[in-house]
Amino acid sequence: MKYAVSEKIATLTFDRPERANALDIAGWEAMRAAFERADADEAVNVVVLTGEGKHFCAGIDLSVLAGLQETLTGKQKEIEEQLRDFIANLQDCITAIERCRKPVIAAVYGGCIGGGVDIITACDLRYCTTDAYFSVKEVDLGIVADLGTLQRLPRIVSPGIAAELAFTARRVDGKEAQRIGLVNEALANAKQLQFRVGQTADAIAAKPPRITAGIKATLLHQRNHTLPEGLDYVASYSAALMAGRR
Ligand SMILES: C/C=C/C(=O)SCCNC(=O)CCNC(=O)[C@H](O)C(C)(C)COP(=O)(O)OP(=O)(O)OC[C@H]1O[C@@H](n2cnc3c(N)ncnc32)[C@H](O)[C@@H]1OP(=O)(O)O
Repeated sequence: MKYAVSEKIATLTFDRPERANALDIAGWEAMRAAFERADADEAVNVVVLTGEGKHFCAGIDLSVLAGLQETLTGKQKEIEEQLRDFIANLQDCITAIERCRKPVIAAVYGGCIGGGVDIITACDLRYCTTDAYFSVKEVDLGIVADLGTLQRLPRIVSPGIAAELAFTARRVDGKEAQRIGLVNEALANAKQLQFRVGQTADAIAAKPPRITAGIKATLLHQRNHTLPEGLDYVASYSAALMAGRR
């Protein structure tokens, strides 16, 4: 994964275009490390996530799934535990995007498939080209999507649409992605996508990072809490900010 910083914007780029940016284990862990680095990097106020080549991300490297059986040892219960650890580790690589206190913008072109959708649903903002396409592909591989799409997608698009996409693996193009709210905007081509994402990143990068971190934390907090709990959380957060403790 490439990491570059300019004008307070970190650009994280999947760099395996010859495999459509499919992620092997090293790729997943490199993504987590890159978000941890951006979180700690004082020169960074906002992160853009994108990819090299034709596709944004073709999900998990299929050779990882094919080779998984060989890495498992022991009785059924032990195998189950190893599989659970394997899944939890990949989930954590994605949750690193939410742990990163800087707002994260996904810039999607070409295919965004399976694990690629898990990844973009953990980002704060999403933009794409009109010819981009998205597929919650796991059902076709005989697996329940288990890296976060089933939890995060229904909070971005409607629960009914999320269910349809997960049950059918149907491809959604950029225009539809905009219509259903999966992305903020679908742009006509890569150049316009880059321009629009740059504009948004610049606008966010110019804001005080303590405040954008507070907005991100509060938005993420409200997902799992009631309205009164959310108000309570933001009152404490805001008070700490105003008192100079954060
Ligand atoms: C827990 C998570 C689960 C998941 O993530 S489930 C989803 C898993 N991913 C997939 O099922 C996607 C499989 N790939 C495809 O459907 C297609 O590819 C694309 C639509 C992404 C791109 O199609 P095109 O533009 O025609 O390119 P190309 O020639 O098929 O791919 C370029 C090279 O990339 C390799 N590749 C693509 N996806 C993966 C992958 N997921 N794992 C490993 N390799 C992949 C291909 O094989 C090929 O390589 P070569 O030129 O040597 O044949």
